[in-house]
Amino acid sequence: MGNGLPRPIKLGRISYTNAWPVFHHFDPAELPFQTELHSDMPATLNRKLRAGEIDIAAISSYAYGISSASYYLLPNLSVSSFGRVQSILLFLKSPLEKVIHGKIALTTTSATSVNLLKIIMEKFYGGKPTYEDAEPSLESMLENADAALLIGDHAIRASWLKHGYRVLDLGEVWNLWTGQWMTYALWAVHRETAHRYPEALQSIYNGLLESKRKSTDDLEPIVSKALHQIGGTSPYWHNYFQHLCHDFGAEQKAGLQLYFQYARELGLMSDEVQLSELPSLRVSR
Ligand SMILES: C=C(O[C@@H]1C=C(C(=O)O)C=C[C@H]1O)C(=O)O
Repeated sequence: MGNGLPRPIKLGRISYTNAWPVFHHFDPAELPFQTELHSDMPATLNRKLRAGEIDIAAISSYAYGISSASYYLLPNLSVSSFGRVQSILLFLKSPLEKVIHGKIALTTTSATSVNLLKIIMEKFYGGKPTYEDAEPSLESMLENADAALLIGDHAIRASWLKHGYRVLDLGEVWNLWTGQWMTYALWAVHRETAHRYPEALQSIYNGLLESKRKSTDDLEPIVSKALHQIGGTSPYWHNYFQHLCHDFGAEQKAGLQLYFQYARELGLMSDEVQLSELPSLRVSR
């Protein structure tokens, strides 16, 4: 095995475009330690990290929050927005007044956004809808629900359809009600892996930060990949990536702690969350 590791480090990559800036220029083959990439939807990565099937991953910030004692965060990495995010969307078939007491279909790919939606519906709008998990397909979700929540590229593709539904952007609603940032995803590593393989983690971390830096300096490579793989227009993707933030500083942490507080108040999670960053890491930004 490469450079003395008894086994490869397994790294989970969110397959949605929102995480591309941190992964696009990251090539495991260039690392001195053997690293396997596992691409999946956020909810699957949440489960695999929880089960120890992978060591480190970009996961839903909600999934981090309910298991934070087992994980460390990789500093200054997240998927966040201040206001509109454009890929966490509630499509309304019925008027909002009916939706807040009606039935909402929830994509099975998410954890942060389904709980963000509950905060918005129950805490901000004073509603009490029922929720039903569903595969992420707009038309089938709306066959027997008043509204449908989609995230990531499923939401982006659906937003391009001539569907005629009113659409709420949950990043925008959160920001209007709280004035805060919202953080949807974080990079987490099992504490045990971090203690056992510090050098390997340092090199993975450096690679992820380097990818983020390259993407921030020049959006063109990820914009043209998105055009090829998903469609849309170059201005659309420039605008999309420019509105996402992949840092995790004091402002993003404050927004996320407020989200965790509201989630606790609604009984969606039980414990306070310590945002514990990997202690041994040398952070070069
Ligand atoms: C911005 C997004 O952030 C995401 C939302 C997640 C969630 O709701 O659990 C998890 C990871 C991110 O992919 C998005 O999906 O559009």
